[in-house]
Amino acid sequence: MTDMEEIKKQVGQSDSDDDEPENLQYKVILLGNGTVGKTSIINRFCEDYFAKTYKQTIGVDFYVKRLELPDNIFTALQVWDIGGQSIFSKMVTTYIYEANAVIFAYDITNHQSFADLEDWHQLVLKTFEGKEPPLMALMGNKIDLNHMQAVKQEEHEQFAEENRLYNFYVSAKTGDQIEACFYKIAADLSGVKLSKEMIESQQKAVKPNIIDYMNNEAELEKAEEEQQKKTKKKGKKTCAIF
Ligand SMILES: Nc1nc2c(ncn2[C@@H]2O[C@H](COP(=O)(O)OP(=O)(O)OP(=O)(O)O)[C@@H](O)[C@H]2O)c(=O)[nH]1
Repeated sequence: MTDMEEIKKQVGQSDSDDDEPENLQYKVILLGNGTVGKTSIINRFCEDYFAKTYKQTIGVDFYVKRLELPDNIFTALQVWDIGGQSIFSKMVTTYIYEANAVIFAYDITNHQSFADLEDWHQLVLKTFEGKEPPLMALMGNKIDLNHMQAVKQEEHEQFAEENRLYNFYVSAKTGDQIEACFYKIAADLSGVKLSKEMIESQQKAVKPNIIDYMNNEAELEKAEEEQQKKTKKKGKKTCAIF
């Protein structure tokens, strides 16, 4: 079995899946340096969970989240959490291969993590050389720490514009904008046009969190602890929520 066949088996996807009802299934990968928050972004999106303690991702982890888009369109995002150290591994191009969307994540408080996205971006372009490139997005994480922001908004926007990337700011800690970003990516991949109201409702759903956090950190931490107690799926590699 080749590396790619082995990975497809692990995520429950095979080449003969095309006729299955879940044919709107897309592979979305997160790339970026270690500690920028890739695992945290995915945990927040898939399980509404945030861990303060850092556990390095070795190699790759897989998650699945199902989303309902307008017009009764259901889509499954297969989200690949690729460890930051993978840039030094031969396997990294195998992980990138066949991605439908790539999210380049950095930590807004760490300028090096932003500068190194140039290398991650080049790696993706090289992997897709001569092929249709995937949808690509830039994601600045940890906006709850915006008082420590080390990357200017102009730099962020310029990088996104030059490389034709969607650009997002998120916080895995508060959940701000996480759902809205993945929803936008899923809609684009599925060819679904989102109305202004749909986009706004996604954003409104998370905004109060960040306001509470900025004004009352203790309260947010209490709410998070309660949420984490409720989350029984800690450590689980996949989730499926409709
Ligand atoms: N304040 C804050 N901390 C965050 C946020 N996202 C992640 N962190 C913290 O940053 C650290 C690293 O997060 P991870 O999600 O493990 O980072 P990663 O990019 O997956 O790291 P690798 O596995 O090494 O590739 C953890 O201690 C998280 O709690 C955020 O939005 N805000």
